[in-house]
Amino acid sequence: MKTAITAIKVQNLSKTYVINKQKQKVLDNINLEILPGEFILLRGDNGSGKTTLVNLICGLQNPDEGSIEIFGKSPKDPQAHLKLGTMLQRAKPVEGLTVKETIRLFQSYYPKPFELGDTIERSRLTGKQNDYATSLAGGQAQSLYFALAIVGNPDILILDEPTNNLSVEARANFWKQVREFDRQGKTILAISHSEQDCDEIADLVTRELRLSNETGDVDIQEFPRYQALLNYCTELEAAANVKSESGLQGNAASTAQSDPGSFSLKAFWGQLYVELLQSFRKVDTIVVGVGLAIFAGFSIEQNTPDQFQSLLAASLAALVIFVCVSQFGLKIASERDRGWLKLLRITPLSFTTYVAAKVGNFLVLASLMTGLAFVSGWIASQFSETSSFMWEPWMFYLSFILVLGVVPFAIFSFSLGYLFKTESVSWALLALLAIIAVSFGFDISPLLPQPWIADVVLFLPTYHYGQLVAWMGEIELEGIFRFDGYHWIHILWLLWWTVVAGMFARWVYRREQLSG
Ligand SMILES: Nc1ncnc2c1ncn2[C@@H]1O[C@H](COP(=O)(O)OP(=O)(O)OP(=O)(O)O)[C@@H](O)[C@H]1O
Repeated sequence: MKTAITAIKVQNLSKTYVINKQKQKVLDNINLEILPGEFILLRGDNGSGKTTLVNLICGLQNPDEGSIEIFGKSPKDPQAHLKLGTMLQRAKPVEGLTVKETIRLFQSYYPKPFELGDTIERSRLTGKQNDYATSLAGGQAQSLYFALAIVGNPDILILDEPTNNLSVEARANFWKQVREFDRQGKTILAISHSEQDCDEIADLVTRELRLSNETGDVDIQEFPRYQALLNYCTELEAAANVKSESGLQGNAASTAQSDPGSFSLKAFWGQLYVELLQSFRKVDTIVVGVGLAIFAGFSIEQNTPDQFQSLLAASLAALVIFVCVSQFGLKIASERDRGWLKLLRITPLSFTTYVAAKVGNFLVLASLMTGLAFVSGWIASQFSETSSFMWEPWMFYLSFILVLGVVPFAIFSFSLGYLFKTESVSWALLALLAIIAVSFGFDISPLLPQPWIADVVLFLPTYHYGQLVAWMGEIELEGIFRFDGYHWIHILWLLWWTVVAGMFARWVYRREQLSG
């Protein structure tokens, strides 16, 4: 007996890896139809391909052959992500956020999430909600991952070795919560090596899948609950057919959900809020960014107004690029290393919303730094008899250029974080510091084997950004750096860079999805 109603449909699925320079078929022609409300226990020896199957179902990897559908949608379709809640094996929580803030962030990704209190209670994190997520003990961290998996009220719960690190009591509690989900008719796919777990959930399991290490094949064992569920689904399907034939089918438009693949304002605010929280909780950002901005402002006392204007504009431009890029690139690289980005990709958070929130964070930081520099310049002038600081229009224009001109760097550093590991991004940032210095007039031609290499700088966005700053800030650094008069070329060049950086970031983001 077969039914067309399926939660997860896997057809002729194969996946091959190159392991030790040899091709190895981890999954070979797997066929499987999981009914809504099923409880599947996925077992197999280490390396038999269980996590690979989960990654494929979540759309984190692409199959070599075959297809997967989540309620009729491809796992890459954002609509499918609304249905999935997943606990991954190797994902660590993000730094600088408490348990409550982390759960709130995930709430913002979904249209109808569970209440915060409800989620905390279900995942047994009461009393821990104000602790930093990274400070949780192993078992509590597992509870947080469980909270993140369920907060979107998903129809399908995927649990990859969820009871690792849990005490006997915590393990029993965990399965109690899962039991509650099972009662609500959710589809559950759980991986476990533990005999204790298998005993605990024996009465829930509808089918046990055992992946073979040698053949990449799957052995399926059915339990009585499966037959009952299959009968129920078949009856449901027959009733639905009668309904549609008699024209009683509901209006499809009324049940259609908004497309989570597009920009979501709710997710944008949620993401922007935590980005800002994380930035302000990073001591190095506060010390370097705020400290240097204030220092630049206070330099008015030692300079004439013209010198002050030039120095302030040049130092702020370099500072804004460096602090923002380091914040961005290093943060993404670290989130990627922790497996956090993988967890995000299973949610309905779209690329556009994610990047927009990151750029928003960037703009707020840059605005604060420029604002602080001017305010501290004004404060310094109040205590000085010689200084003649006055609020003038160039300050507004300069701030505008400083803040908006930095957007292509924000998007570019997003890609850096995706391409390199944390240590490599640090090296890339040092290189960036050198490029900024050269773009702002530091003469390196005596060090170069060919003098024309110095001209490459004319093609770099840092040079054009510097020129726009020189234009607005009226920079006149004697024989070093001054505006060349071609403001349109610099504006167009930066716009072009923004488009290129955006396309590059999108490619890097997608490439990461494919490599899993
Ligand atoms: N991205 C990858 N590139 C190359 N080989 C991989 C990759 N991911 C997994 N493998 C290999 O594929 C095989 C299956 O891995 P997978 O993690 O799916 O197994 P598993 O059944 O979940 O194992 P465990 O029980 O230890 O978690 C292993 O030999 C693993 O080393």
